[in-house]
Amino acid sequence: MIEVFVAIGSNLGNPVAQAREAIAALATLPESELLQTSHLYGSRPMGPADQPDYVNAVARLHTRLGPLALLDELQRIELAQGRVRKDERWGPRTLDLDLLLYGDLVINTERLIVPHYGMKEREFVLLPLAEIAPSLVLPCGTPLTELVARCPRNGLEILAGAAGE
Ligand SMILES: Nc1ncnc2c1ncn2[C@@H]1O[C@H](COP(=O)(O)OP(=O)(O)OP(=O)(O)O)[C@@H](O)[C@H]1O
Ligand SMILES: Nc1nc2c(c(=O)[nH]1)N=C(CO)CN2
Repeated sequence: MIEVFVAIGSNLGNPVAQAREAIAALATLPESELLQTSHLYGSRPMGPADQPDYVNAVARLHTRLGPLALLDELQRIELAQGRVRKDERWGPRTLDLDLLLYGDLVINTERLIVPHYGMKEREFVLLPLAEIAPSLVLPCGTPLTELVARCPRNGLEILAGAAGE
């Protein structure tokens, strides 16, 4: 089993419910086990400011799926939750699932870049990730704590538990 981390983001159509639905879907992935989920965080939009705030979280799984098979599954969940692909960069969406880390693998293909190219600068990824994996070291050798220490919070706040508690 490979340890993987998946980022969850939503800012349309009841984002808290979308995030929880996505977590429930991750728990049913084939050849995989959902191990842990961060709290749900409220975050200010990165990109165009004229869009609702986001709900973000990070999940930790074990999987036997290969990286592309896992990406297929993540995109299937996005579509099942009404994701419509638009041209606007960083525009609003019902659900975004990004593969942050796939064990220590480094992947640079047209369809998949791992570690996710934006994760080192995004407070809405780093803080939830640090909540569930505080001693994580990235494949490049950088400790997560170092990235968290230099990352502005931009108003990021814990909103709720992942399961509605
Ligand atoms: N690590 C990754 N996780 C998810 N998708 C990825 C990854 N690396 C590359 N991609 C590719 O990125 C494409 C576009 O993804 P998407 O539209 O969700 O981008 P975005 O969420 O708007 O922006 P960003 O990638 O900056 O978060 C996907 O079709 C997928 O093939
Ligand atoms: N706060 C926040 N902003 C975003 C997010 C996100 O998940 N959280 N996702 C985006 C598209 O990838 C664009 N902007």
